[in-house]
Amino acid sequence: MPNNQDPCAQPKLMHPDQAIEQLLAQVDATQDTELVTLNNAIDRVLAEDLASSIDLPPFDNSAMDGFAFRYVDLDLSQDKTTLTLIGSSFAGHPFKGKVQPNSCIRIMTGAPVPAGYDTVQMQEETQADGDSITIVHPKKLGANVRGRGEELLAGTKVLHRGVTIRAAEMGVLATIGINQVRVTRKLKVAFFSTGDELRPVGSELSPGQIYDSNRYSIQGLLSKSHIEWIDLGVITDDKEAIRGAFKEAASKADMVLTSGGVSVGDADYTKQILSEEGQITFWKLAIKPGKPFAFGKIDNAIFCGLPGNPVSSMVTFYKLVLPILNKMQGITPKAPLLCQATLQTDTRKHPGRVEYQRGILSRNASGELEVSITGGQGSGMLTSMSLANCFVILEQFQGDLAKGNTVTVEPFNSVLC
Ligand SMILES: Nc1nc2c(c(=O)[nH]1)N[C@H]1C(S)=C(S)[C@@H](COP(=O)(O)OP(=O)(O)OC[C@H]3O[C@@H](n4cnc5c(N)ncnc54)[C@H](O)[C@@H]3O)O[C@H]1N2
Ligand code: MOO
Repeated sequence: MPNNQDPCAQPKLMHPDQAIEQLLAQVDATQDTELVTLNNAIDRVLAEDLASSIDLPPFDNSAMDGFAFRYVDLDLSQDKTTLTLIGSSFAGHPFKGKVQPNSCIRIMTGAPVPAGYDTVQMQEETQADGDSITIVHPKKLGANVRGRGEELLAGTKVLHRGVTIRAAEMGVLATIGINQVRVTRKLKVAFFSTGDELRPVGSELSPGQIYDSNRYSIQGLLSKSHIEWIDLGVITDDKEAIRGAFKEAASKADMVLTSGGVSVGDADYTKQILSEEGQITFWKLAIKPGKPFAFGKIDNAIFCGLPGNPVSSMVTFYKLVLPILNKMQGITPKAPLLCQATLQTDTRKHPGRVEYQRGILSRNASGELEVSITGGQGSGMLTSMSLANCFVILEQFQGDLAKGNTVTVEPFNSVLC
């Protein structure tokens, strides 16, 4: 092994991209769906394609406050034409009269443009003298009219199955008159930490003990992923306690998630219990942080075992568990939006594993993207995550990188932000 090789990068580590593919092949999307009212649809995953039953907009309407008229009535040999005011159209109160030659009506933004009129001029380009309205000619026929169906026609698919309903989709659903939607069932994840050194926050630490932070970062990640969670606490290194926790978690949730005890040796009970009660595979991934990862099944639940190191547990959740949960919820996968930025710090990197270093991405005064590494990058240094707004992805066989090099950056998505 060359001197600068990552000491943890044993041969045959699996590239994370290959691991994600293999893990995803082992989980299925839930087929359970439910109807929710629009008020309760935010962040839920649409379980059906939805078409609009109406044209959008549903009628010709004005884009401006002004006057509607027939373009044919304009005397185009002049700059302006004077027309006679015969009525008005307000939003919610259409013009009920009869369109006549050389006439116009007062019209407000969003109000129906009556059949017969075809063009609107904004108020600021007109002069009123009693019922005589002089109109500075607009550039073209149809100016300032939002035509029926110009956004989409009835029958067009508007939202697709697998979409997460955000604020914009809430509005789109309301626009097409839908007040309840079929969504996939919310998933439940039960999680616990393992490790005799772990103490819950609020208790005193004895020598050799640390506070359990992973349960809180995991709780945050699950909440931001819109997953229901059950916190089963810290389970001590006791075979029957671990068995009990696994059985309870699997009976209550779609996924059992643990942190700790997945590197060599430590996971004896987890391994033994899961091979008695279910199945488990220990993965060694070419990713830093997050090399050891466990995956399996217990009863009807999927099991994911995150490494105990706090940054490793967050990174493996983000890179491996989140795509699994997304697939289980029926979310259409989306590739992360990567960008290139200039490195602002000399960066240490051993060839051997893909590294997800934590960075701060910003724009300099010239508008170019720059990224700095957030100090120490140890797998236990959670402040490196909390200071960051992105991952700096350093490829598997990359070595040290000097300031000024261009690197690939993955801005944190909504689950990490
Ligand atoms: N001989 C080897 N040792 C280790 C290897 C290896 O390949 N060979 N891999 C290293 C890597 S990489 C990682 S990552 C860790 C993962 O270890 P475990 O998943 O077995 O985790 P633990 O040993 O239980 O804990 C590691 C570390 O994290 C702290 N920890 C654990 N749980 C929590 C928690 N809930 N909150 C806060 N901190 C936690 C724990 O105290 C340890 O310091 O293994 C390396 N070792
Ligand atoms: O790669 Mo482990 O995940 O050092 O922290």
